[in-house]
Amino acid sequence: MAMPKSNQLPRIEMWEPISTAQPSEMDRSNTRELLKLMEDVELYECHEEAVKRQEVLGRLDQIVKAWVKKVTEAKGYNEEMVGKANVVIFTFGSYRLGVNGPCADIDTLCVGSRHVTREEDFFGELHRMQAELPEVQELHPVPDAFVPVMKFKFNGVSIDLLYAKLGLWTIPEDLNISLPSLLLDLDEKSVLSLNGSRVTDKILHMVPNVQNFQTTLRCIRYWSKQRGIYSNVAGFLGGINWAVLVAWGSLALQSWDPKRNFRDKKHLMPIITPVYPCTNSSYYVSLSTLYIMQQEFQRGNEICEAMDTNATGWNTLFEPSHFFEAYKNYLQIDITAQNDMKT
Ligand SMILES: Nc1ncnc2c1ncn2[C@@H]1O[C@H](COP(=O)(O)OP(=O)(O)OP(=O)(O)O)[C@@H](O)[C@H]1O
Ligand SMILES: [Mg+2]
Repeated sequence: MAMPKSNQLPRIEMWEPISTAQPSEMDRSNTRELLKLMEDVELYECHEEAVKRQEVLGRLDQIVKAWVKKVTEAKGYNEEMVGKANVVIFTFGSYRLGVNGPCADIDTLCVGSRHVTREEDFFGELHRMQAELPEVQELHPVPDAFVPVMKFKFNGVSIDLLYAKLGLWTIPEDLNISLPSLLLDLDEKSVLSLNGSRVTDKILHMVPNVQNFQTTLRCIRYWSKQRGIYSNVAGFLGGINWAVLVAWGSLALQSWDPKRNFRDKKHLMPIITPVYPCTNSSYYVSLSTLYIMQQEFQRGNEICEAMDTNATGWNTLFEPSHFFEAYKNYLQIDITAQNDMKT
């Protein structure tokens, strides 16, 4: 496969907006058509599904709160401590960003106090409690993952549950996980587990218009799935990468440092997460997946530019890629299931 030389592609400096002009009537009409198409292809979950997810989260919250009381009591703490023992559930990922489709998983984080451990209590007692619940199916603990996770379905809704153990003795219900001081003296896995929620909150906090951000991200996610370039594990870009790129791209380069770190220098398409510790979220991108994505960006750009001058419709942009279809058939897998996999 012939690779383009880097100087063959036009470079755009992203520190300033490309344009601050108001939308034209043509832009407004294109936006209306795009929103209609996004509804037609069912990118939005219906009201019943949204309510069901909220109920599942409410039930999960009750379960983990019962769990923390149980383990606190079992460890011999006094009544007052058992009474105060608490954990809080946060959501992150596409659900928290408000861009999840009808069948997407819910990424959740359970934050607990210093006496509640990941190994014994989370992957031990909570796992046992979950295994006995009739609402819980397909329970898979993955304690050895880079970010340890308990995967399960709760009344049919896929949940990824992480655990972070803070240095606090009690966890307030209104805990602010964005505070940098919370990271003091935490174990590495807790820092990694907190990172997803902190990143998601930061993105939502920093985008100037959340609704426009959500619509754009939903559209980009649909386009990249249709064109076969949505997958972190396959070396393309996944949910977090597209979210950072749509939000503001190349800000926040503090921690990732190609000058000081040899490994950082080798990254081909660094997309840096916005909270400390900043990491490159797209380390799987290879020369060949980068090339395929550059072709897709160019194709998308040409179609969007043509829409200003002739009747090319959104359907052309979202046409499924032949490469993607062939790839799917070859592997004989449901690619949407693969997209849900964690890195
Ligand atoms: N490579 C990564 N680097 C940093 N954070 C990551 C990475 N992969 C996942 N995360 C964190 O985990 C969250 C959930 O990841 P996930 O792959 O489920 O993406 P998502 O945005 O929820 O999209 P999807 O709808 O496909 O599940 C991300 O929003 C991000 O905060
Ligand atoms: Mg997710």
